[in-house]
Amino acid sequence: MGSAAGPLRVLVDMDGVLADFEGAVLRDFRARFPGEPQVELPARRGFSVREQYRCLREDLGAKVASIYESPGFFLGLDPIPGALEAMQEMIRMQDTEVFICTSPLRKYEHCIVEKYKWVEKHLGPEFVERIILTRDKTVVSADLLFDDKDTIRGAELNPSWEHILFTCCHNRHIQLQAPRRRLLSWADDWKSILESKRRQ
Ligand SMILES: O=c1ccn([C@@H]2O[C@H](COP(=O)(O)O)[C@@H](O)[C@H]2O)c(=O)[nH]1
Ligand SMILES: [Mg+2]
Repeated sequence: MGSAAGPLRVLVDMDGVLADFEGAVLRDFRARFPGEPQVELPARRGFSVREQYRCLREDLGAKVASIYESPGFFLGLDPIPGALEAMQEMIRMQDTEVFICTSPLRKYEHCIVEKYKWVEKHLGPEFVERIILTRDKTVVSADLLFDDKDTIRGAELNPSWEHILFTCCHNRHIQLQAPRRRLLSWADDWKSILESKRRQ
C-alpha cells in the first residue's frame, strides 16, 4: 500500500489499546468481590479474562463477566497512556485515514452506547464518525490494525491489514514469529510502523 494506492488506512482497537479494560476489570472485581481470589495483571494470560478466572474456580468466570457487563463499566475506562495524543496526531497526518475498530460484547446493552460515549468524551465527535463496530475485523479493509488480541480470526482468511500486536498484560509473554510486529506502548515508535507500511 502507500500513497500511490491512496491514503494509508489504519484501524485502532479500543479495549486494551485506547481504553484500559484490564485495569478496570481488576479494580472493579476487587471492589465488588473483596474476598475472592483475583488474577493480578502480571499473571494475566490469554485474551479472555473470563476464561482465566473460570480456570481459577468455575464460578469466578461469571463473576468477572458481571463486572464488564455492568452499566458504567465501559464509559468509566481510563485511557491507555499516550493513546489520546497519538490518535489526535494520527488523524492529522497527511495521507492517513484512522478508524477505531472495536468488537462489542455479545451482551451489548451497555457496551455499545458506552463505547460511543467514551470516544466522544475522550477523543471528540470527529472520532465518533470513525467508529467501526464489528465482531469480525477480518472483513474490514485497511493497511494496519493495532490490536491487543494475539489471534484475530474471522470469515476472511487473508485480511488486507497487517496486525500489529499492541502489548497488553495478557499478551506480553507471547513470542511473535517473524514477520509479525508489536507496538510496546504508545510511547513506542508507531509513526515508523506507519511509514514502513507506506513504503511497501
Ligand atoms: O474476557 C474477555 C475479554 C474481553 N471481552 C470483550 O471482547 C471485546 C474486545 O474487543 P476488542 O475490539 O477485541 O478489543 C470487548 O467487548 C471486551 O469487553 C470479553 O468478552 N471477554
Ligand atoms: Mg482489544
